[in-house]
Amino acid sequence: MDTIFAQATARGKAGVAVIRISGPRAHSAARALAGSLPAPRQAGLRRLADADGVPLDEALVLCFAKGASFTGEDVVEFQCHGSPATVAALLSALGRIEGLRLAEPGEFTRRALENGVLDLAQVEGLGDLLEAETEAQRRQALRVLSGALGAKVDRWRDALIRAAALLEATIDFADEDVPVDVTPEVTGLLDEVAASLRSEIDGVSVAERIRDGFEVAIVGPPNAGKSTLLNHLAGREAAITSEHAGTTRDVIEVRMDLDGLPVTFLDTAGLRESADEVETIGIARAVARAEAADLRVFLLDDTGKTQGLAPGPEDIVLRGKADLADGAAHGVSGLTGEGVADLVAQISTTLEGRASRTVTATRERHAEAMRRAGGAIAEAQNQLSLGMETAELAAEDLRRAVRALETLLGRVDVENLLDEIFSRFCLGK
Ligand SMILES: Nc1nc2c(c(=O)[nH]1)N(C=O)[C@@H](CNc1ccc(C(=O)N[C@@H](CCC(=O)O)C(=O)O)cc1)CN2
Ligand SMILES: Nc1nc2c(ncn2[C@@H]2O[C@H](COP(=O)(O)OP(=O)(O)OP(=O)(O)O)[C@@H](O)[C@H]2O)c(=O)[nH]1
Ligand SMILES: [Mg+2]
Repeated sequence: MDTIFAQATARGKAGVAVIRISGPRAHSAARALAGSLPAPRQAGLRRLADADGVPLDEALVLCFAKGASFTGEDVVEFQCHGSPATVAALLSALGRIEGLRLAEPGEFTRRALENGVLDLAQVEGLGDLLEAETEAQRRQALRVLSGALGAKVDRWRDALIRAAALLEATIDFADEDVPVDVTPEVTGLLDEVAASLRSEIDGVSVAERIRDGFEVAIVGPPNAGKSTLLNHLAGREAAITSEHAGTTRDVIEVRMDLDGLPVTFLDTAGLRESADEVETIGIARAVARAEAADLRVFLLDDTGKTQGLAPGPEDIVLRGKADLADGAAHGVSGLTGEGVADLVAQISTTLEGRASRTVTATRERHAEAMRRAGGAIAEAQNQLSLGMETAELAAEDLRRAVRALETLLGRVDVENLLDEIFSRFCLGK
């Protein structure tokens, strides 16, 4: 295995930069620059110099031993001065050491996966955590990185394997008197796993929203003040506004952090019957995007008409240009800011309600694997409803369900794992 190195912290101006080395030669390479190494996991201040004795930096050195590091390999970190020249000099000195090369993107994490320090879901969580911009994204990614999905998969797998073992025991005892009827316990285990899978699958779409952002469309008749409201929310002139009805044609998107939730506001063309070909295309786009959005804010003029697009139960319907209205109507003004805080609070409460459930599965890949597992469990349940003659087929379905769940974590050698766990149950002979 190669020994790799790279700058682990952001490039650019920084007080301190971290350079990581991982692989069998990490410690010897670090010794070549630092002279001696501190004990594992203890920081030590060292004068770093290249092979010719030219000073490179005065840095903190941190060593990790194989089996107790982020990658699972021998690791050394230099916490050096953050200037580009210092980092460049250190990287160049490392590059001249025999057997060392610059790491490829993601290579430290890939080694963590290969060495079993992280499972595949944790790697996905780490990727999300490194990209998290809002509080909800950060919390969700950290939960996945902590191995929450792996823990769930372990529980599901144990239940399925216990159910399969009970069925196997029945098969082995087929010619004799079966001591107990295992059907109620097996059915109980399978129902529980199936329900838990369904609940996780339901949560995936919310988790995806938290990762990719909720879409909130601002819709309504022309000239209602939609673009002015968007600009107020964005704090900049994101969309053109004018007194001419039909100003906005394309959908304008502005991404925001709304009380920790990632939200993309969509400003859309005013809805009306139009003879203008380009405006009609814009209106069709407005309708399509508004229908696909997670939430719609209807901004109405004094006619109060929603112009063909019907608000859903959670959608927000408001009078625009509230500063001109008589004050009785529930309204908002992008010009004066009146009612904007209430609107933002209402949007974030609505989305918060959807985002509040604690999910552990966060991607379509996870949903797909769980659906396959759920399908296999349903087939097993179906076999069992036909009686114990088909117990062997049901047990095979359950093994298929376990294999589907294992793909969540990227475990490959599933057969061996099953053998190991089956032998622990010691049922039957
Ligand atoms: N300086 C530094 N800070 C960092 C990292 C790093 O690599 N270096 N991390 C990098 O992402 C994160 C911390 N993550 C880490 C995860 C696991 C291990 C580790 O040594 N794991 C071993 C031993 C576990 C233990 O001692 O409890 C293991 O899992 O076997 C280290 C850092 C954030 N901060
Ligand atoms: N008094 C008042 N005028 C507003 C308000 N919001 C917008 N306006 C004005 O109303 C006109 C239309 O505003 P826009 O924001 O462009 O309206 P729109 O809903 O985006 O219109 P379309 O893009 O044509 O659908 C502009 O002249 C704005 O300055 C408001 O809250 N109060
Ligand atoms: Mg507009």
